[in-house]
Amino acid sequence: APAQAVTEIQWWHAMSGGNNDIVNKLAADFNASQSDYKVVPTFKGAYPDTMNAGIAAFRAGTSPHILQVFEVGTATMMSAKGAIKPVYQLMKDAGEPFDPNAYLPAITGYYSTSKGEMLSFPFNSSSMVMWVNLDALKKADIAEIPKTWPEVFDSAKKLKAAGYTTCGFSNAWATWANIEQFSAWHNVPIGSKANGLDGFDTVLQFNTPLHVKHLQTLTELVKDKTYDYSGRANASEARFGSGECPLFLTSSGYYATAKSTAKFAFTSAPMPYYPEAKGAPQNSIIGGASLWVMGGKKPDEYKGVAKFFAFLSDTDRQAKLHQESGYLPITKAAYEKTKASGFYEKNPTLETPLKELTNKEPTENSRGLRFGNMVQLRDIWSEEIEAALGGQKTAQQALDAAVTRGNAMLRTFEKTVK
Ligand SMILES: O=P(O)(O)OC[C@H](O)CO
Repeated sequence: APAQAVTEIQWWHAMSGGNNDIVNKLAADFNASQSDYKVVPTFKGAYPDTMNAGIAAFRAGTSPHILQVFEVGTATMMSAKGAIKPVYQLMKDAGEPFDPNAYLPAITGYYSTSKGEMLSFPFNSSSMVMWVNLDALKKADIAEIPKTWPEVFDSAKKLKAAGYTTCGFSNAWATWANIEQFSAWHNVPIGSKANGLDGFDTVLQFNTPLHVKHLQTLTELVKDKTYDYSGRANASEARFGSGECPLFLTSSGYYATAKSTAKFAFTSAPMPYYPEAKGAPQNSIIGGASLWVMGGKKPDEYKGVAKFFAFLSDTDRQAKLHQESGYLPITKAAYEKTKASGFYEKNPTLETPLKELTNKEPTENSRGLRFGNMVQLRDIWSEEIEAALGGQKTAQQALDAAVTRGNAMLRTFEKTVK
């Protein structure tokens, strides 16, 4: 009998560096594990580019089956009725085993409706950590990894004096670091209604004295490069791996690239905090991305997608993915298995984001966030941060403008979903 045709599943993603290799390997392993479906991964550029490409393709009727969308695109995808096939529905239709309780609640909460229906598949969740060049600390005679922001500023000055002249400390993801994670970690709101999780009629509030103080300090430290700016996304993460910036806040998922590029001893530490902020550190929130299934595909293709998601959820595969990439274990079983194996004693670097996420019981300020038009909001917020760092505005003026301009954008989004 003639061999049955293989059904292709297109997967558009935004993973570069070490994580690109991991994505290609996952697809290859799935393809080798069965002969009915072939997952074809395609790198579509950074997160915002991949998301835009997916939306444009949907409008043109040429969308992929699976689209990787960063966490800040969640509200936009959720409200794109018809463009997406909810994951809980997909798994049910395909008859694939699927238990939403198997996944870590801090992650699924992000991608589920208030009724607990999981809309997208949590693939690569991260949190933000501070990457630390241990050789550099030694060189600058710094005995302990700095824990608070004042300690970071102090260490960065010593590092600069020890030869790290162009960058004492830095961060990727300008707003993720200085607004989103900063707020959760200090238990102050980004916006009302639990940062939008409880309703799209949320109002931004991140121009508090603590936020202003932090940005104001950065505007002073940037002048002599004790702090140096590294852009809106993560293209400059390599500044840590190259040895240029010895203290660098970015995703835990930077691990896969760090371990293949850094020629020095390094580790990750929790994000710094201001000791005077009551209750800090609180808990961090997740970042990274999830896999959205696009609407309008054939039943057989959906069956293949569901099989691929079941494949991805396998405990051993999840544990390995976590241990190699630095992204979080998505399932409880994968986390337990990694812990029980003694992995974290040997690799404390990989447990930092999990410790941050579970540091305290989340509050209204630290459950997560869901703002419409968030991709555009981030651009506005980054623009204002850049204006402050460039000396065109005071920190207060910049954050006031970020809030006002952002609120206007939120009201526009509210109208489109009503
Ligand atoms: O580098 P990632 O994949 O952990 O993503 C970081 C941010 O959450 C992106 O919005």
